[in-house]
Amino acid sequence: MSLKILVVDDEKDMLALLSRYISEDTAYQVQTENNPMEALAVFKQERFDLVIMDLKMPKMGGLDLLRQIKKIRPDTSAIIMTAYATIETAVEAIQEGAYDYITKPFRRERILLTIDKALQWRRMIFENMSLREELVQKDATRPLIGSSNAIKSVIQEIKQVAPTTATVLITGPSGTGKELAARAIHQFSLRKAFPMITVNCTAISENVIESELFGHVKGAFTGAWKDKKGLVEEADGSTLFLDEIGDLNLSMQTKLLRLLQEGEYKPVGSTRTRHADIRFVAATNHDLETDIKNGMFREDLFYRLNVICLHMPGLDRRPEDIPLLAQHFIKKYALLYQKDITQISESALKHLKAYSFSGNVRELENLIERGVIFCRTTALEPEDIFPGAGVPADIPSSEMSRDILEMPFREAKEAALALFYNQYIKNALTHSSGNISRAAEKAGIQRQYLHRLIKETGLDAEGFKFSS
Ligand SMILES: Nc1ncnc2c1ncn2[C@@H]1O[C@H](COP(=O)(O)OP(=O)(O)OP(=O)(O)O)[C@@H](O)[C@H]1O
Repeated sequence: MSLKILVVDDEKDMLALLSRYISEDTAYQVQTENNPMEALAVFKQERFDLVIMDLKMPKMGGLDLLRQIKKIRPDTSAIIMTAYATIETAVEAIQEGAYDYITKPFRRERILLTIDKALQWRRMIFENMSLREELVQKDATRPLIGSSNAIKSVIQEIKQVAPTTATVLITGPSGTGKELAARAIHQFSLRKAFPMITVNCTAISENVIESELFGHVKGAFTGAWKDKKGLVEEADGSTLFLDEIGDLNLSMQTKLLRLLQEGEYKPVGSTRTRHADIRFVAATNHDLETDIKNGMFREDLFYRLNVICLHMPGLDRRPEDIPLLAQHFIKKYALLYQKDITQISESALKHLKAYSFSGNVRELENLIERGVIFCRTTALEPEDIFPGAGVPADIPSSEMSRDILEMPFREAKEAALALFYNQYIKNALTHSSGNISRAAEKAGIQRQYLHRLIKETGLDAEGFKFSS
């Protein structure tokens, strides 16, 4: 089936010209529209692979049209045409999701080349998306990687406890695989036919967590215009994974205790008690016993959760797992980024083993992903893994690495951003001694946003506690 292109411009001559170029020189199907509103209506009805649009049009400008199109089908490729070659326009168009922009007047070969590239990009996005889905699926069922005695005994314990209905509390520093362990417990359990429901207790704000968990009835509060099912109801018959349980406030802890003890809960605004048959798995990187002493965590809830405790050790306790994990992530990201990388050099491994991973396996995974993006050969070298600032990569570089500057634009942007996040956050946490609220205030961003960034970067704020 040939690919379809929609061209939108208020100048009819331009439409005729582009239509002629495309139909004479390519096998793509082309359709034209001189009214952006009508173009949008057509786009809603039909699937197009690429939309080429003029920037300045009456009724609706090209950037607005682009935004609407990306909202409807984000994987559509787009090219903006403009008579004004300003860098701001180009940046804005690219930020809104356009593949490229082209200035009028353009040569026939130039526009045809841009069209080909935009369509190739779309195909690549498509392939990457299905690859990503495949990888996510595999991640969900894949056992924990590692050959150390520590990880072997965790796997053994998981296999033993999984088929029971016992509540499991998974402890350990950030990025050690607690969520992966929870998935494995569910996967080896008798409930695996149903999806495991995950609640991230940090990510949900305090005022919505109750209704997220227990649901609400119509009229319970302003905006509750119909009944809403909570995650507890969705987890009925399956496993409920309470991630970062140490972040739950005391009043929610009390409600959760009731659910754990009696299997009972009440949706917000309801007087009727409901029942749910749930297997609970919880995880935390807090020291809950200290939290109990400080009055931050209910002791009775702790004992309810801690029927079976699985501890995920930090990477510093099992450095012998680093080579196997590194190899595993190389395979994963080489496949994702379609690169022919199969190995890691002895020297790179030596540096990794000597590196202090405050973010544990997640940080190792991020470093390898970055390495795969940078690598130009078939084996990862230390400079690929720690680009920009030499090895190890803790010293901020004042100049952007040559490697980045020589990459294709999109890869370079991704690599530079990853480097920026990592170094900015490390610096902020070092100065705040690991205090996230203070670091966020100084950076002028919300605490929750910084928390998310820290997690995505694979760092662990705890590791910065005594750093300054
Ligand atoms: N043993 C392992 N084998 C393979 N991948 C792992 C392993 N441990 C962790 N990972 C990977 O590291 C990343 C972090 O793991 P996960 O989210 O399970 O950690 P966590 O302990 O729950 O972190 P946090 O406390 O920050 O929520 C994930 O991408 C996961 O797939």
